Amino acid sequence: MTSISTTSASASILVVDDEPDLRTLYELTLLREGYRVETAACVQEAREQLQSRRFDVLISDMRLPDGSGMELLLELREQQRRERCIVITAYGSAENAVEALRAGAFDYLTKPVDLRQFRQVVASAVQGIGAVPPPGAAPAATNTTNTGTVAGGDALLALVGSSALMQSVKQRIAKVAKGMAPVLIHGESGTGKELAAQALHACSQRSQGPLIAVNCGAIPENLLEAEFFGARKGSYTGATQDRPGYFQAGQGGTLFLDEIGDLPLAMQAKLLRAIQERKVRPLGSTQEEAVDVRIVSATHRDLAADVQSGRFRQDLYYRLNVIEIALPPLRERREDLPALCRTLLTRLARESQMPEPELDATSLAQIAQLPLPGNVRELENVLHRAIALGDEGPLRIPEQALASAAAEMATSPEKSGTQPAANGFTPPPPPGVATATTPPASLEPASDELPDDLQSWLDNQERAILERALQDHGFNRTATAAKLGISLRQIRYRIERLGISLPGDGVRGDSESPDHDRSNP
Ligand SMILES: Nc1ncnc2c1ncn2[C@@H]1O[C@H](COP(=O)(O)OP(=O)(O)OP(=O)(O)O)[C@@H](O)[C@H]1O
Repeated sequence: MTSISTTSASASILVVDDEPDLRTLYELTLLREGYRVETAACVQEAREQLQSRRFDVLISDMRLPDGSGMELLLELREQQRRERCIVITAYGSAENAVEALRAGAFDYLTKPVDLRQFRQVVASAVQGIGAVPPPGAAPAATNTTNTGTVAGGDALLALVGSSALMQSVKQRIAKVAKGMAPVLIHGESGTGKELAAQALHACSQRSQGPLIAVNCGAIPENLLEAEFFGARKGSYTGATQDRPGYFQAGQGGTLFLDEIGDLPLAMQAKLLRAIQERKVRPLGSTQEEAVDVRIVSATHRDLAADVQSGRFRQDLYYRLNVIEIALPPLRERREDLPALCRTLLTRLARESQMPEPELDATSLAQIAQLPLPGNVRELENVLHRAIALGDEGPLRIPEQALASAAAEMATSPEKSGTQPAANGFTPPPPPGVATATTPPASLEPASDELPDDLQSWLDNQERAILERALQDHGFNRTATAAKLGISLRQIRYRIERLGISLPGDGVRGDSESPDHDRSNP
């Protein structure tokens, strides 16, 4: 930590603004923080300074008499210079701010500039300069003392897969990790969106700060505001003491908003305001608090379509989607299956304290037959069941799972994703596997007789439907709920009410992540 503050204090900064008063104000503020500061009044002067020497940070007003701060930003990017750029935009010009972030600005400030925020943003820009691994870099094999680098490399390695698609995802993560631009991670359920968010945080200069993960779909609507922004004692029934919200808990770190598409419209408006103003007002408080968090969000939904249909605010979408990272489904990267299986098996065996079964050619061939629409999470569940239920010897996939896979392939081969992969990993169809399944007994057409007990008859129907849907979706509750058109909360409630047990219950705990605040100790 000492080395970071030494670097920060001696960082060199070029300030570009045509208003002498503002220029002096910024300069004095920065000098007081211990930085080395140069100033310029226009684009031309800034260019001259940049030609003669290198800086750590460039702070530039967007509108200058002979051009724009954007020009300087683009020139620095073109020349692949190291300066991190902070642009200052006019109040309300969201387009400029988003455009600058997309062009590679580290962060932006809005006029009138709040000096506390100014100091915070600059501190964040100079922090860890040179500490972030370059795109695609392997984890540090040297005994570096920079924990940020090692953690970042490790986090990228945790995202298993060396297919071209995954390599480009990892390169993008390493590239965009630095900076404050909001990132929207998009991908089907179980593709590793949360792991990607963890890697983004670990590779960023905020890695020493907290990573707060929030499942937006799992928080009761009436608690959203208090959970996000905090609450003062007595502000609602049950608030017996002041409570910080996610924004406060994430100070100096990253706020990961999972399932952002599930946020109700009213809360979307409040979130937008918090992001724009970088201030939040806890419930029951008259004071706003400045917050310094980087926003990373994720969704399996088509948010652009939700914007079209009015389910999601366009302005918030625009703010969150400054940088997009798309996680490919497993069916588009089947060549990653062997490596994924090895990593997952090692972890699952360790967690359930069982011997790690060998993965031989037959095991891999069996796994390759599974369509895995629930992606890596489903693969994890399949392997977990196979470990829990298997005998000694190499890993074998239970017959039932193979039969369902064959049935699925028979009905929708185009969706199964079991076409041969580039490395020829996909095996021939399984011998002796039925090509159609019989529906569970409880789903057989009902007889004409009226039930004696309507409630238990309905419960049985509901249980059978849920069990079948869960099975079809690799026991992924999020995907099952989406298929059945109910919310995650509802499916949890129903599973509990009907006493449906999921694979892993009572063996090792649920392989799905808890609902929210996953990184909060
Ligand atoms: N590339 C990967 N390498 C290793 N494990 C992975 C990978 N992708 C996903 N996993 C594992 O699969 C499980 C699901 O991943 P994760 O929770 O990140 O997915 P998700 O896309 O956020 O899912 P959901 O949309 O359902 O929340 C986790 O246990 C995670 O560790």
